[in-house]
Amino acid sequence: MTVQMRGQKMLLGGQWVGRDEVIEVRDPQDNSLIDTVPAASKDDAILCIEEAKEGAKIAASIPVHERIRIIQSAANYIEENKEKFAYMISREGSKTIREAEKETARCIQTLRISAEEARRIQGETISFDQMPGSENRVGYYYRFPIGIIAAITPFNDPLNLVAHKVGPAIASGNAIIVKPASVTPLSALMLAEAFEQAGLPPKVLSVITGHGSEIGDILVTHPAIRMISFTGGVEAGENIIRKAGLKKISMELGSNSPVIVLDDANLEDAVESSISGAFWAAGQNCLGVQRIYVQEKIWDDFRDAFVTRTQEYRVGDKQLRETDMGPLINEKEAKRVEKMVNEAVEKGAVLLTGGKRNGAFYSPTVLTNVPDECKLAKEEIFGPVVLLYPISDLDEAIQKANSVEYGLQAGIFTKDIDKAQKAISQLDVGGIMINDSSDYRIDAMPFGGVKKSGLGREGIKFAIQEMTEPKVVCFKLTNQ
Ligand SMILES: NC(=O)c1ccc[n+]([C@@H]2O[C@H](COP(=O)([O-])OP(=O)(O)OC[C@H]3O[C@@H](n4cnc5c(N)ncnc54)[C@H](O)[C@@H]3O)[C@@H](O)[C@H]2O)c1
Ligand SMILES: O=C[C@H](O)CS(=O)(=O)O
Repeated sequence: MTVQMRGQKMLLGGQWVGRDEVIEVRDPQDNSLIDTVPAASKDDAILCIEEAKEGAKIAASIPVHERIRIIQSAANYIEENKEKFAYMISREGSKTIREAEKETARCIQTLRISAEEARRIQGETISFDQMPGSENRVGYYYRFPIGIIAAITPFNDPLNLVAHKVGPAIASGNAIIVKPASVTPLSALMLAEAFEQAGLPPKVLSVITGHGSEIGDILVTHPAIRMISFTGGVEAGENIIRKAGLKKISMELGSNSPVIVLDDANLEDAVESSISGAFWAAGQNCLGVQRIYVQEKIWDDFRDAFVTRTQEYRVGDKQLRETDMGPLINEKEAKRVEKMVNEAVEKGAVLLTGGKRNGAFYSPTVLTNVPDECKLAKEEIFGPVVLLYPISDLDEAIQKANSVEYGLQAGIFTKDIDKAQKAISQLDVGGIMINDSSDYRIDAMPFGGVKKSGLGREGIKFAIQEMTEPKVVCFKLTNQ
């Protein structure tokens, strides 16, 4: 079965429907039109939720073995059509074709793990007789699905980050309504097609396309929505939380990730890992390396090697296999990054390489001497820009790494296990990678941050915990 390059229709209440008003999906590289998707109305969103009420009952009634089969079948479908899925990720988003192929492989992995975790949603027996007077009681708790989940997803990983919500939702017997980023909806629609081909009953999964805050507001505020699973920027996340009311919330937000390189580090590893972590997806990566703190003894060697490797990074046509980095998601975002860099240079930052924009393309850029008060230093850049800082020791590095309002993941390069342990205990983040950059993740691990980087954890098993609730069952035995 060959996948359609789904567009022009969205999946509402088990039906693929079009609308007269559409949103154009364009390739950020050349602004060419890829397809259009319906611009859902508020009434569409309300209808979708109404249909999802039935979908929730259907989802909960699907036996676990059938959930496993459906999810595995969807993964197989994506694997059989992986070239088309990778092409769409690359076409509608910023990723090169090689980056898109890796995201497609991760999506398949995310779904396969989801299928496995479907069989592990367990409860426990409870020893009620630990309480005097309850000697005649036995029981347990089990986990049940919460109902309808609204999943609002970002542009930068248009397939795998949708799978990180859809896979766990279906595995745990929930209905889910996905509202993908309006600039990259096509990969999400293709994922829905994979589940349709896999035999997922109608109304369990919907994908509604439209303008973010307009449709999002309906999903966020409707009382039938029992959980909001949001991945995106802090501003939108805070807006959602203000409006959501009494609902379960999962927030995977932004970051400004630090890497520490101590003088006993493997320099080549530290450079290569940080280069990849900095410029993957043109820096539009929540785990992207943004700040690198380098111990003074190796500062010159690291800085020179890092700048050299940055200058070797090939920027160009996303569809060419030799390309290392494509454009940002649009020219507006490239101009935003350019403005942040120029502000820092005006305040005394030293531009070591890069700093050039061509439409939506922004060259891989490295600066040092960036003043702490600059947006470049404090905020999430979400672009191909890295700040280098010399530090005297680990204490200084930890203090500076913790000095921003984000805390998703960090990396440290050192052979000293005591120093690694100190970083583990003192860095205020959701994950720390020893001898890797901040940009390391497997889809099974708990994923999320502290401070303004988010609330809760994804990573399939952890998402399933958020998407289910425990129910206690207690039997009072009367003939004891
Ligand atoms: N922590 C993570 O796992 C993770 C992963 C990827 C991206 N991100 C973050 O996402 C951001 C980049 O993605 P983006 O530009 O698509 O983010 P965004 O916040 O602009 O949009 C994310 C999603 O929210 C929708 N949205 C926007 N405003 C909304 C509102 N008021 N109500 C409801 N929905 C709304 C958008 O349409 C989109 O679908 C970065 O900050 C990045 O760090 C985080
Ligand atoms: O952009 C943030 C992503 O969640 C990181 S990853 O692509 O899942 O590793």
